[in-house]
Amino acid sequence: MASITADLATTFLTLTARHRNQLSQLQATVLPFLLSPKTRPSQSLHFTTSSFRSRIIAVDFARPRGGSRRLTMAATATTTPKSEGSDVSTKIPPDDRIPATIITGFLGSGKTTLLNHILTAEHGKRIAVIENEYGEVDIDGSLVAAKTTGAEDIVMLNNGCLCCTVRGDLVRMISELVNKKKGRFDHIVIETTGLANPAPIIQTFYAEDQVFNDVKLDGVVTLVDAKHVGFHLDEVKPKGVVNEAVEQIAYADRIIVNKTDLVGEPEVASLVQRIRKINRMAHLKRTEFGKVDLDYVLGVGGFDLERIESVVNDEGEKKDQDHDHHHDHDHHDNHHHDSDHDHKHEHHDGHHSHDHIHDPGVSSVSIVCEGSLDLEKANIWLGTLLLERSEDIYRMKGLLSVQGMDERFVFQGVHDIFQGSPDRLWGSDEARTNKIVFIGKNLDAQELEKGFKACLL
Ligand SMILES: Nc1nc2c(ncn2[C@@H]2O[C@H](COP(=O)(O)OP(=O)(O)OP(=O)(O)O)[C@@H](O)[C@H]2O)c(=O)[nH]1
Repeated sequence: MASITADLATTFLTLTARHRNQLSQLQATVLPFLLSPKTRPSQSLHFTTSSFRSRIIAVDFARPRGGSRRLTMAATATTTPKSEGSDVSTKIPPDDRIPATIITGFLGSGKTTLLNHILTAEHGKRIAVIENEYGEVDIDGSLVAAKTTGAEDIVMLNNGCLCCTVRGDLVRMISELVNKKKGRFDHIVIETTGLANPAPIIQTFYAEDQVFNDVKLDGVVTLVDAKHVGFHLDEVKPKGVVNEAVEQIAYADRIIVNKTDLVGEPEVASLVQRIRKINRMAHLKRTEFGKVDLDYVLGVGGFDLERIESVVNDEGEKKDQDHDHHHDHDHHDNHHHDSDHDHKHEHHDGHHSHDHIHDPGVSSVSIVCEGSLDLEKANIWLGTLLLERSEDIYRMKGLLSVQGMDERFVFQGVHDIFQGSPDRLWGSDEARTNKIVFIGKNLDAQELEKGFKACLL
């Protein structure tokens, strides 16, 4: 357990290795990992715990082909611990891998409709499509637009559900696309079957080097059928069986409440409230026939560390409105702007937490708290959380103030995948406010907040 915690701690520690006062204790933990022959400097760094189930993959944010930032930083720390500049290391390098978007949503929610909309819209992007349908599918029939607009490539995964049986196929397909057609498309869109739980698909982008090196996950877009989703959300599954409708909402970066023409405003409003309880991070729009602006679904950077701030600042909602203001010109008001502010935050002296305490289902919890974290305590807290609760923590994003660290530390995670990096320097007058959002199962807001606060100095 101790050594596992040390592994986990490296996700933080390596990034703070430049800090002199912690340096001596860090080197012992960090350097053996970084400098071991197993380290692949040109790729992600994988820290593996003893069992496969709890595999922790700490992904270096550096461009996969651009050398390892982690390694550079640690190496620098050993030689010039006193003369660190914050120039190079505070900049998150550009990531020029091909972005991929996952479109998910229950059967009939409008995924293909959205895909057709994407393929026919003017956006100048060349899109490769991976379709995953269950059973026999008439691709020409369902993807009419693809024919007419000449989507760069359409490949079908039709021998099973993406989340359980064909992950290997997905990896092969993406690799093949990249190997054979690189330079001929700018974006990959993957339409999943209505029954797919998105988690294993998301994990594929991190766990498989073949994919990770060339393709980055841009976002998960979830279509919600305004008329029928309630029924699916209510469905009680046997123990251990996931409710896909809930899962699809929980993992989303963008939620599209579709088919609003089929229900009245009160139903939509209450559905939106329900969705918000599950996922406060995602932006949400209401629409008919999947008609959203393309930049709402493509190029969202849902897993990018440099975009974390916008999410943790307002958990998506303010941005929703901004987005509407700036981009909603070309389609008429057949969708209402999402102005729901159903979740009330309580602010007291820079602290806030949400009113619900312990939700056995899937819910969102956010922590906002001023102060600086003790590095070691924070490592142990986060490490232990990842180790013990990664199965329940679907997604998390955070921005932290760590004692002795001049930069803000940003991170994001999906189950046991954790990415973190310092980003820009804290401003001299800036309040050092930590912000974390968790989405997961069985989350206890009070316990999470207590654990977090115990790490504050
Ligand atoms: N009334 C209405 N019908 C819609 C809307 N969006 C899509 N549809 C229709 O709903 C049906 C299902 O849409 P699809 O786009 O095929 O849904 P899907 O999620 O791809 O379905 P599966 O592939 O079966 O999971 C089609 O007949 C669409 O034309 C909408 O906003 N309002």
